[in-house]
Amino acid sequence: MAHHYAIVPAAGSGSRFGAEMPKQYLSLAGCPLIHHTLAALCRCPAIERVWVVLSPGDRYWPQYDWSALGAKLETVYCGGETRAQSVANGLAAAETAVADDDWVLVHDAARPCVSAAMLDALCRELADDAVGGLLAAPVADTLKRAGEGQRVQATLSRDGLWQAQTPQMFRYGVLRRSLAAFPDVTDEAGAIEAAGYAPRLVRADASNLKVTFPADLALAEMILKSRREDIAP
Ligand SMILES: Nc1ccn([C@@H]2O[C@H](COP(=O)(O)OP(=O)(O)OP(=O)(O)O)[C@@H](O)[C@H]2O)c(=O)n1
Ligand SMILES: C[C@](O)(CO)[C@H](O)COP(=O)(O)O
Repeated sequence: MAHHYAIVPAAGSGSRFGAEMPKQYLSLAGCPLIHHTLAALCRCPAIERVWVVLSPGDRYWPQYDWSALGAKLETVYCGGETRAQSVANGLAAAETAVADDDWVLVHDAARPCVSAAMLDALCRELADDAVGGLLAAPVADTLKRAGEGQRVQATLSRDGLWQAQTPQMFRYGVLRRSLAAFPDVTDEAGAIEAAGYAPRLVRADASNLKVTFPADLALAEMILKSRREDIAP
């Protein structure tokens, strides 16, 4: 029976958010944003261990008590210059515990609102999949390409377009080899695609947002409070 493990890239600086600290440590519904993210993964019965990948110079992590998250959590200070490098380094840190055919769920620290139902759907729908896949949501708005002076240059068809989210779930060995071969990707699925595979899109929704800009934090708080069970202990 294949096991499930999680890797959480959490070594970013949050430059687009523009806060005085990395956005993963900003207060959200009474505790650091990343606490909610890690709590959702640690609460998932299918996930056996969670590696959080921090920047080697992260001075914020030691300031908090993470004990409520339990024994599944492993902390590694091996974040890289890019998200892909952080993920690759996290996979390397987990190599003695994870077998080639085990499933790895890579989830952004900046997505605190992932629900138990979404995690269950991802693991269930991909359980027997030959490739793996990712949570995603169909594009709902009309898309415009900006030109000079932030003027509309073109309207793009949204037919068949989905917004990629995380977790992205692939077999450990294939994922490590694909990221090593194709490191210049913005998500794990991109490396898997470059290796010639077609990941499956598992439908989620906009509530699994990535906190990127300041306005996203209030949205995340509203989402968590509307669900109650996802508010970390
Ligand atoms: N070198 C990096 C860059 C990003 N991340 C992580 O990847 C996730 C998604 O990236 P993003 O939302 O872009 O976070 P930041 O890189 O921090 O934001 P920005 O691009 O605005 O600087 C975040 O949880 C972030 O911590 C990482 O582990 N290592
Ligand atoms: C992985 C991801 O969240 C899928 O949408 C996205 O690619 C992360 O991008 P970022 O620029 O690192 O936030």
